[in-house]
Amino acid sequence: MTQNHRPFPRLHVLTDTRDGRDPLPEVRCAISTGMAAIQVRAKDRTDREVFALTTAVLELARPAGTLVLVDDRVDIALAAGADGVHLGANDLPVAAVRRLTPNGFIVGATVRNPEMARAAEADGATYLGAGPVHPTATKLGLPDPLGPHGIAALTAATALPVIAIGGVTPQRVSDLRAAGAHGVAVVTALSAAADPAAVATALAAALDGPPGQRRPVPVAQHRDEVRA
Ligand SMILES: Cc1ncc(COP(=O)(O)OP(=O)(O)O)c(N)n1
Ligand SMILES: Cc1ncsc1CCOP(=O)(O)O
Ligand SMILES: [Mg+2]
Repeated sequence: MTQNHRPFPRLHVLTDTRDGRDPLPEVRCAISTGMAAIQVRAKDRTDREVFALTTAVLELARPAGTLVLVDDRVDIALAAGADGVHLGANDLPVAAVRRLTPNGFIVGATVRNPEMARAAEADGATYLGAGPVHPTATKLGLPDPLGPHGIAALTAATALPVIAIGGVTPQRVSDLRAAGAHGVAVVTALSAAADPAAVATALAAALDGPPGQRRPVPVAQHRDEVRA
């Protein structure tokens, strides 16, 4: 684990490994913003491949002091020396992972309503991932989007940082921050972008500073715009 004295990251970039893609280019873009965390999410890879990807991400992230989290797998996170894990409904419970992991280990939990948020906080979560906040094609079978209103209900129920996920683009950040979200998590905003560096910069700019400030977002950041 790295000793990180920065505020908890507002921009969480999840790796997109679908169709054999190499996620390291967008990982580099995210790291270069200086305000991201990288979450290694690789549903289509073997344990050994996820471990290798986590190690590769850590090699890029460590010199910049960027936090690295692993989706689902506390064992891989610990084995690779990552900073934390993100847990969903089918993963080990937060309280069990707390017992397994050292002080300072980051434990994120997926929540979709205030009850889940309160339970995860009581169990020792470090932060909450809330979504989908907007429609997304990246993960199938999700419930209806929460929208900024759903995020506001969650943030009112917890003192933990809430990271909104699902269909997030730079243009959508302002409303999410106004709803109390600490930050956002993205997959395709970067992985499907024609210019991932520009999108990473735009996300970072939209997340920087106090909530409520509307900042200009100059480049095409949504995949629909990118493909149009
Ligand atoms: C920051 C963040 N929030 C939510 C999720 C979703 O996690 P999970 O419910 O475990 O679903 P999968 O990502 O495993 O499909 C997340 N990964 N990160
Ligand atoms: C894993 C996950 N959980 C809720 S939405 C989502 C996918 C988010 O991907 P994108 O940023 O491409 O909409
Ligand atoms: Mg997961």
